[in-house]
Amino acid sequence: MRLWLRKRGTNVPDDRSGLVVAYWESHDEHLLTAGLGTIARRLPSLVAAALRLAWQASPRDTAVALVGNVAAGVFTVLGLVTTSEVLASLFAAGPTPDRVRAALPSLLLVAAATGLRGALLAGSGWAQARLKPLVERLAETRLFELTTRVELAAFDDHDFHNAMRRARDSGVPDTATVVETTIAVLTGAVGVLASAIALGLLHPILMPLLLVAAVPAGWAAVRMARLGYQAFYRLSAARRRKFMLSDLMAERQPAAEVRAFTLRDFLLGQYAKVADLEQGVQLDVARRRAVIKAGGDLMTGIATAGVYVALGALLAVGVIPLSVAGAAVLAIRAGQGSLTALIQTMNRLYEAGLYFGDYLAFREMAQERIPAPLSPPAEPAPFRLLTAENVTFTYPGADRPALSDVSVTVGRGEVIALVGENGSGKTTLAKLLAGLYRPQEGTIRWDGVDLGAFDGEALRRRISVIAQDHTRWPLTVRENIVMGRPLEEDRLAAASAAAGADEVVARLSDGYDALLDRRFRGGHDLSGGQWQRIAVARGFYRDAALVIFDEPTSALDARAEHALFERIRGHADGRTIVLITHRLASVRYADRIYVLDGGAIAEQGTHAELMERGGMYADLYELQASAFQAVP
Ligand SMILES: Nc1ncnc2c1ncn2[C@@H]1O[C@H](COP(=O)(O)OP(=O)(O)OP(=O)(O)O)[C@@H](O)[C@H]1O
Repeated sequence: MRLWLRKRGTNVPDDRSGLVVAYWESHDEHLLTAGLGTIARRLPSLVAAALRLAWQASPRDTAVALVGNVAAGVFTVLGLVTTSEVLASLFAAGPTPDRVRAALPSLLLVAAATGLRGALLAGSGWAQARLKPLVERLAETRLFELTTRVELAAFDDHDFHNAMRRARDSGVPDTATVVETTIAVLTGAVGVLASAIALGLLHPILMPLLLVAAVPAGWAAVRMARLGYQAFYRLSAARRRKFMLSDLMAERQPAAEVRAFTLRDFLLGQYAKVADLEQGVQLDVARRRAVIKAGGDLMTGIATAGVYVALGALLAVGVIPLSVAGAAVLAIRAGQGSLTALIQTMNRLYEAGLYFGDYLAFREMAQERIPAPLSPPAEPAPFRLLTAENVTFTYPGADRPALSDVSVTVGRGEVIALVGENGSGKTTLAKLLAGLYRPQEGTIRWDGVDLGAFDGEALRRRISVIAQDHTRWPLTVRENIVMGRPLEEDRLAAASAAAGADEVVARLSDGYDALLDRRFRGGHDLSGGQWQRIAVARGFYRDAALVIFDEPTSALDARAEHALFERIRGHADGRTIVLITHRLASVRYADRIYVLDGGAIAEQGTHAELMERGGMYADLYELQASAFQAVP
């Protein structure tokens, strides 16, 4: 049974019915209806894929787990068959001490078989325990190797995004479950087979009795599993609401508003409603489970009675001796247990297998979305000219292009400004220039070479992007600025000073070692402007020829903003700058200003040229300037 509270995340709209299906619930409906036949048909391919992965994670542990289980089955057969010999000696005629003495060799054999079986199962269990974290790690590493390489546009694609969430949240943990349950299914199958072989060796006529005895228990196991899915399915909407409410009541971010708007009683009331519903369903399931269990036990009792009657009849007509009948009872009991376990684990394997299938499918999907550079990829040299030529770009799933037929030129050492109203396409153009997105039409050229020809990583080492929605990395200040590059203390100090981050560091008791995440003990949090200074320092730290600043001062105070623009105006130590900002006073000194409007270049030129032209830029500039004029 799936862990009830494991899955959480965003929801995706289903078809036109308007229903909303959470991405992790995509298989729940199918699980309700899949019969044992479907399950059995799908299992071989699942088992093969799981074992392949386990083998790649650790051939030795996989071999030990498998061989240990099969060998344990051999000793089960030996133990059961030898038991009949023990019983034959004990039930023979003669004085009791003689009978016990006669039974001793077989008894020792039974003890040895049981001991060896236990040792093999323990060894196999140990190998399985080692295998689990190895498989999880391998599955996760392979996933993250892909998610960090796929083109950025894939993250804007709903289908890709949902497939990725499913693979990450369900696929990875279920990969280990598939391996684990594959071995458990094997254990169950070996157990059933061992009992059947033991019965066959005792007397072929006994084999059908195993079936009679095991069917009711198997039926109950299937029904119970199905009931679990039904309850899970019925509760899916309630569960999602509960996740949402628990985040609202116990997360740091909404905590202030929960208090400011006195939302406590409202949220607790909502929670109580959902919890009541969940409790009702759980009690209903518990009642129905009890009924099924009682029914299963009753039928097992009747079947067991039938088996005893049959054994009695076989004894009466002399087909089998008493010792064989005694050993048969033990074999049938063992077989019953193994079959129940087998059916339960088959169900679990099938369920986990569906999510494992998602994981494999996502890996294939992601592989196709890794940009392929030329072979061998070109190495970008420090550029002289970066150009966008008639570039058109539409975000995945969007119905209108974010950029249409845009051409810009960025010369080495220039400061280029992109301005325009919200949504005009400035950030999109900057991301295209940085090679983060690829245009559907037109070309971005780095000294005449299409950006697509370069190795993505090598290209991005030449470009530094300080994004508008920069990430607040939950790392130390130093790591936030150095960000995986080799540490150079002088460069760190210079980048911090340039961004005003040195003032932030000076206020922190741990300085550069301060951890910027309050969720950890001793962690710090920063104000929006302080975070922005850290982000700008990160941009300066990289030894990049081109620095793209996207709204670098939106959260800065007036002094910090002035200092940063002064630095940019001085070409930031000889680098090429692409600056996006709404503060038009700060772009007056740019070598060239591009004004975007509705995804197209509306105007371009220096500040003086654009003011003289009296178009959109001049209007916006005068509007901003008028706000600063003295009011009498
Ligand atoms: N990831 C995305 N997926 C789909 N559409 C997007 C995405 N990002 C931006 N857009 C759309 O593309 C257009 C251009 O957005 P962009 O972020 O480039 O504008 P901008 O000029 O930088 O705006 P702002 O001044 O508000 O930062 C907008 O219509 C926006 O809604």
